[in-house]
Amino acid sequence: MQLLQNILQHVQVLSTHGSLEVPVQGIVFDSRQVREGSLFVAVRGVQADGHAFMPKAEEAHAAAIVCEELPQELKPGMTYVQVKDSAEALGQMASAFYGHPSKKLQLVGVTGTNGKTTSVTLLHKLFRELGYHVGMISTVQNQIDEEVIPSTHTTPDAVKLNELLAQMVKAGCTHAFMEVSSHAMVQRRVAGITFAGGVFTNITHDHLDYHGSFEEYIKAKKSFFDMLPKNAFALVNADDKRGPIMVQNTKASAHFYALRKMVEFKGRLIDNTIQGLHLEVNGQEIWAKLIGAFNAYNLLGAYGVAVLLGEDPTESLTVLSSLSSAAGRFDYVVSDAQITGIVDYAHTPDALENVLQTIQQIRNPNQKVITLVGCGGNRDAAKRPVMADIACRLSDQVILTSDNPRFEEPQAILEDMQKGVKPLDFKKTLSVLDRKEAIKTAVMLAQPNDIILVAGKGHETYQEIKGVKYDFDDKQILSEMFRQLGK
Ligand SMILES: CC(=O)N[C@H]1[C@@H](OP(=O)(O)OP(=O)(O)OC[C@H]2O[C@@H](n3ccc(=O)[nH]c3=O)[C@H](O)[C@@H]2O)O[C@H](CO)[C@@H](O)[C@@H]1O[C@H](C)C(=O)N[C@@H](C)C(=O)N[C@H](CCC(=O)O)C(=O)O
Ligand SMILES: Nc1ncnc2c1ncn2[C@@H]1O[C@H](COP(=O)(O)OP(=O)(O)OP(=O)(O)O)[C@@H](O)[C@H]1O
Ligand SMILES: N[C@H](CCC[C@H](N)C(=O)O)C(=O)O
Ligand SMILES: [Mg+2]
Repeated sequence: MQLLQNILQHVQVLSTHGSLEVPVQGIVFDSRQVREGSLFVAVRGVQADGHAFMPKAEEAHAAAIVCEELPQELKPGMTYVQVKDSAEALGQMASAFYGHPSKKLQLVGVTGTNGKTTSVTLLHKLFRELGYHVGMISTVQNQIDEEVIPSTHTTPDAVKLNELLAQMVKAGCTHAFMEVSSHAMVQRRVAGITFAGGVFTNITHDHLDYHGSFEEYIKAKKSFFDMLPKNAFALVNADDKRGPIMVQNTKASAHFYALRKMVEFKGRLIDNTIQGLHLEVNGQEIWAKLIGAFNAYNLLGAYGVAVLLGEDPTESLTVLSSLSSAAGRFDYVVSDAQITGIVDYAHTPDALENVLQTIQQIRNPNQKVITLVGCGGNRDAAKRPVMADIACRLSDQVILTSDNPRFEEPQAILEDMQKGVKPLDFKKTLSVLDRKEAIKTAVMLAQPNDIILVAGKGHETYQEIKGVKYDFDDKQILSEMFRQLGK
């Protein structure tokens, strides 16, 4: 419990009506969750405008309402606070309500199109090995040391985020590593959060449906570095064309990592095999367990963070070299017939291209590559034909299928993908709408020693169709098909 006036400290308030000394039991931004004593914040969303639900919050006996526009009639006895930006205010108030937990941790945020989950997972494992109590907030799961807290978003909403950070502080964590998505930046989910550092992995095609254009998507990522404080670090992949833009206006100190440029954290890829990566990092050679050239970037970024947080470079590198990746990232099973099945969360053109390039680099010339891929519904439709084309270009056989159709027609998504298949590739491409049938088909087509890539869903254990999440686990189904078909 906190008094309203105490949590308004950093909020840009335009007007107040009623007492600010009301006790607040909790902060909510969904009228359906208002309980007696809740503070209801009216936020404008994509589907709806929270302001329309202020009467519901009044009926449910909210303690007070924070909004950008006051209702026409103010309810007697109720407190209203008019603010400039409700989403920003929500973040500031959530931080104050939970005692500013981000200030009590060394909190590092990772942003970029691909590599966020892998990076925070590596950092969490590294700092655990170095002996700290560590928190993690990621797409796959949130963690406090080894305790797993299920995750619903890549970056949780402001209230959930501060609640999680407060739990970490309470558990004695000194460090926390979190993913910062572009949606979170636009929706101000991290407003009021104090970061010790920020990392930029890369930016390529994704989420154009939400941001409208690539320029707007870049701006959303850059806004994270614009909000970092002066004493924080901004660690940027200098090989990405947009790396320098990210730190153009930051107050934080800029640092760079790269494989192709001479920078502070400099890596060199010596070899890339199914056993892992042979790398040189700032003059030291390591054999890392992670597979795929793109993981050289994730390792370098994690190394840079460790050094910038004051850890010993050699010890950090040694630990990093022993770490495995996050669930569903180049996760592979080898069947009895020596067919290699790879499950990977590649759901963007760049990720798919990188994973397939890696497979091309590590395979023997006699191993055929069969790629199974689908695209999510109610997400960027422009990437669909591009991903189908990449799959065809880098595979011997392609099976186009469904991912999470959400509220779209699976057949329509498939047809968007088919538009990317060039006439010369028609004969190597099959379309099997049912994802389980598609996996079965891939296994039936595979000969001993072949490679099957099942892309797009990685760690996900469900398939989301019309608002219902049905059990679905690519890796489990793949193993089941190997057994069922005697492969
Ligand atoms: C597009 C998007 O990001 N939507 C997020 C957004 O919902 P919204 O803007 O649609 O909300 P809305 O339905 O318009 O409602 C507006 C306001 O009215 C309120 N409301 C609504 C109904 C009601 O009866 N009463 C009420 O008070 C809502 O609580 C909300 O505050 O705010 C919600 C609360 O924080 C999020 O749960 C929701 O995430 C949806 C479920 C989602 O799928 N988001 C994805 C795209 C996302 O955020 N992904 C990124 C990762 C991307 C990546 O890394 O590749 C992530 O960080 O997870
Ligand atoms: N540094 C990287 N550069 C390019 N591709 C990568 C990189 N790291 C991972 N990938 C590819 O992208 C996929 C997603 O990786 P990861 O889950 O780490 O990214 P993410 O940024 O967390 O994604 P999301 O935005 O969906 O949460 C991986 O399965 C792999 O195919
Ligand atoms: N964080 C990503 C996940 C995409 C995963 C893919 N399986 C899909 O459903 O499109 C998003 O929300 O766009
Ligand atoms: Mg992620």
